[in-house]
Amino acid sequence: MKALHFGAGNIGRGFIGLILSRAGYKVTFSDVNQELVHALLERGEYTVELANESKEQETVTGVTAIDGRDLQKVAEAVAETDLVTTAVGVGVLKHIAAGIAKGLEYRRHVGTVQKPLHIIACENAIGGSTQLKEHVYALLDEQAQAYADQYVYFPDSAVDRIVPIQNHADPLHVQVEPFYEWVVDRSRMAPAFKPMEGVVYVDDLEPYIERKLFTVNTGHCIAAYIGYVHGYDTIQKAIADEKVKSVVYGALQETGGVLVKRFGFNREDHMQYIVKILGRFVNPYLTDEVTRVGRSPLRKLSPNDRLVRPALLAHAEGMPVTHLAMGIAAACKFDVSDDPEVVELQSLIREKGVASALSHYTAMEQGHPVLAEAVKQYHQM
Ligand SMILES: NC(=O)c1ccc[n+]([C@@H]2O[C@H](COP(=O)([O-])OP(=O)(O)OC[C@H]3O[C@@H](n4cnc5c(N)ncnc54)[C@H](O)[C@@H]3O)[C@@H](O)[C@H]2O)c1
Ligand SMILES: O=P(O)(O)OC[C@@H](O)[C@@H](O)[C@H](O)[C@H](O)CO
Repeated sequence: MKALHFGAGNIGRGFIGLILSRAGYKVTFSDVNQELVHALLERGEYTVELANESKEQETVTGVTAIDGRDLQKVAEAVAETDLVTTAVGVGVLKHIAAGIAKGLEYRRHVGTVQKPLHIIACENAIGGSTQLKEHVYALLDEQAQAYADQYVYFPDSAVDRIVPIQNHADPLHVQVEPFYEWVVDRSRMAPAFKPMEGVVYVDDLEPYIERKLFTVNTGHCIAAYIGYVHGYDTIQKAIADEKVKSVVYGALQETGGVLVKRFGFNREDHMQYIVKILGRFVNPYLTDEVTRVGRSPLRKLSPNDRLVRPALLAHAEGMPVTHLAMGIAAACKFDVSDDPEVVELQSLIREKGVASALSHYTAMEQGHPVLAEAVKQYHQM
């Protein structure tokens, strides 16, 4: 069995590639980073190390790579594979769509591959695979779309494993937290799909993706943004400060209220889930930089993402949003120079003011109470 995985980065090697390989897939990584591609091609294996006391290592073998810039090679790999996965960043999905679309054309014309293909985006977003499907379909003509309707499935998924920026001398070595969870929407898969060890299949992904995004990722980015405001460079140092931790905890109570109401979770169980997540953030064997966790603030401030969506849902229910508003405010203080989204956000704040910038990126009216609260918090920070 062959799997083509887009993105040989941290989560690609440290989580998805590992699970695919354990399940018996021969994994081909497609990446635009030539250092990674060459190293994978040359060695055909890499090491995953657990961030815990045991520092247990596992070698992922039998892997290879292709240059993600080579449309022809990507399309051929899509044509030959049994499964496609991605971990490139949700904003990059549009850039990999052309290779997938061309590969689907090849599959359509080669009679031997008239069989189902699953394409699973493993990104931190609601409906990642659905977004990828839209990008791919925009490049297919009517006949190709009809073929894809029959043979190609885009189940959404939720993935959870903290994999920080790696500082190892070996560019392929990847250190990961021990915990992982990969949940896939079974209702959007071929009826006769073969389940894979290490993946949880569910009929309704919404509670899983929202619980993950609005707990792990909401808490994480607020730790990064508030931590940055307090001068910390890692999540571990930030969370060790009670001032930061209390804002993160407060925000997770706010998102928790929404999640419990929306999905009928048991409140006690959800509180335990929050405690478990906070425990993962302080893992002393990991060093996770606030620049990584806070990266792409425009994406994180977008209406459907981890800050604004739960804040709007909470507000609509008459629930408090003070800590989420502090997170939104702190995102506007996050001024690290090498992130293009930070540069854009800071430039709009300088030009038009924080209220106008926030309104632009969050799609909230300037007079919206959540936005007004965030602006108030911004000026107090
Ligand atoms: N790191 C984590 O803790 C974690 C956990 C869960 C989910 N995620 C999600 O996984 C995705 C990847 O995150 P990451 O931390 O691994 O980032 P990363 O930057 O380490 O990896 C992304 C990889 O994609 C590659 N890439 C970029 N453009 C490409 C293209 N056109 N074709 C092929 N490859 C391309 C990059 O070169 C890079 O190697 C993101 O959506 C992230 O939100 C990350
Ligand atoms: O990858 P992002 O930029 O969406 O979010 C940064 C981190 O919060 C994220 O990568 C977490 O480490 C991960 O989602 C844990 O499962």
